Amino acid sequence: MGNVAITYFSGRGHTRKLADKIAVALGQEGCAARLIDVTDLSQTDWQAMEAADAILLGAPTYMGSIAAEYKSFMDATSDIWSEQLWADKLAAGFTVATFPGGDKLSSLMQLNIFAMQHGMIWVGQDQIGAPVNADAEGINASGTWLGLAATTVRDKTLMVSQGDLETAHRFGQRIARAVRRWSI
Ligand SMILES: Cc1cc2nc3c(=O)[nH]c(=O)nc-3n(C[C@H](O)[C@H](O)[C@H](O)COP(=O)(O)O)c2cc1C
Repeated sequence: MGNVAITYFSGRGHTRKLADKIAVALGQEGCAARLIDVTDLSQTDWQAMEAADAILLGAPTYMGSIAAEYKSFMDATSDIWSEQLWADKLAAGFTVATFPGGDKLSSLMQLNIFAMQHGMIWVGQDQIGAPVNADAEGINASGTWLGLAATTVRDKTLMVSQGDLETAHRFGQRIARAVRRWSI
């Protein structure tokens, strides 16, 4: 069991698609996942974050950094930071961009530093895809280990590649494993 708050901003739905995929994986692993759109925060959302074992941080990469809407949310947590109310919670980050590189690492680094400022425990990516593992075609295709980094595809029913969707699923499974271990 465990509670996970999945915070996100999504301009056109790509980040939300990853958030949904992670939430489903968490649910299958017995974790209660709450999706939180940071542009529409309620008091209940803030309480859910306060009660969560893990807070996931999801934002698209815009102009080589996280989208401004998500940064506004980060800045709004400064009172929480000053009291370190999120200290020792698990944290993990995910982002998406159009280009395979797309400067997504910059976004994940921002999210990571944010979590470190809050005294949180960072969970990164553990998936080794092709070309190292020949049977893992499309998994962690961007070769990024700081977090989940996906790339858009033109197929709007998918939004990101099948491999990225599967990577998001495995990312959710990893968070669930970490929550189980950290909750002992
Ligand atoms: C203002 C803006 C800036 C962007 N900057 C980048 C960028 O630096 N690198 C990149 O690869 N894609 C960039 N993109 C593309 C987005 O990252 C991509 O469309 C992403 O899927 C958007 O996710 P969302 O639908 O959750 O908002 C940008 C898009 C916008 C609207």
